[in-house]
Amino acid sequence: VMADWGKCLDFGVSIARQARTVVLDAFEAQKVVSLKTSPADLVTETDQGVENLLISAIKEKYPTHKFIGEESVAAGASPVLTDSPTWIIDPIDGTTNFVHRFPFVAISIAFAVNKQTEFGIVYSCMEDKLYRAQRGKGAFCNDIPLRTSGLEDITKALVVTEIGTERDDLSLSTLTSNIYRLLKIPIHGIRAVGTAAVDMCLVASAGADAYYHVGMHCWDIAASALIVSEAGGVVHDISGGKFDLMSRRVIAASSRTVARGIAQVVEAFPCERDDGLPDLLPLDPKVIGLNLTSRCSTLVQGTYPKLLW
Ligand SMILES: O=P([O-])([O-])O[C@@H]1[C@@H](O)[C@H](O)[C@@H](O)[C@H](O)[C@@H]1O
Ligand SMILES: [Mg+2]
Ligand SMILES: [Mg+2]
Repeated sequence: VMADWGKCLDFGVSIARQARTVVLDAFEAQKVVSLKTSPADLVTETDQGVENLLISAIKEKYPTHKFIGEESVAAGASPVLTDSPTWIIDPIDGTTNFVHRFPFVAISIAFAVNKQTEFGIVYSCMEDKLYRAQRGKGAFCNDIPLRTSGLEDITKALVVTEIGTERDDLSLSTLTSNIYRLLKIPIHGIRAVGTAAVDMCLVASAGADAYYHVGMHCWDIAASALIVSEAGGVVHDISGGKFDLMSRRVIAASSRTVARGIAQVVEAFPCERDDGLPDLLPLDPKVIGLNLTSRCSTLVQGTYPKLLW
């Protein structure tokens, strides 16, 4: 019998609402900004404060539960996902937007058991849009059911992606050539909101038809990946194969056809997995005759052979 984590989800929604008031109060205030992995990877006291608020509230109610929090990991916690009930938290997704008062800032809370996401919550704070999904029970925005566009024709697609915080030549040349190749298909356009969680919720709500990215983290997308799939969308690895939450690569789309069209033109640059394992692409039954050792992104710089369907 599938456990019903509904009450846990309701608790998650209640603390997301509390956290949003903290974000709104801080949005206009002067901020103390620190740097993490690059001059573009920012963090503020509000990121840390919101994460502490969420984790301490959860610990009080569910003392045996585990956590993967963006700022806890930045402070040295290990982001290894076990079978234990685990909350995967991004306290402020879109910190650069928050610092600049660009009004797209989200709180992302996912909950996984046995490495399977049971529910996801994304609160787009300035828009006051609370997206949520429970596995097998649909996706909603402010309690209104969500469906993706279902678009099959990629030449009519509006695609969202992110610029990320990488500033090295390989990442930036891969990222910009991906945008070039997508636009040459052609597609209708490309947008970058500045928060992966909101990007993916736009796919779930048919405001965009696909999202792809290399370099984001599990906490950016754990919640919104479930929201997309519960809204009838598909979530794959950037190569077109099986999605792997810890791989830092994703395509979320209105249909498999659109996902396939994106996978055929975009390439990944090497980035360390969230769980620190060697970056072997997931063994996927659809992977036909590929030399897997040559696909270890941490060992091989550059592009991957395209998956054969
Ligand atoms: O750091 P943060 O604001 O929580 O998350 C952000 C992501 O949502 C965004 O997609 C990515 O481009 C940024 O590099 C950053 O990772
Ligand atoms: Mg984030
Ligand atoms: Mg964040």
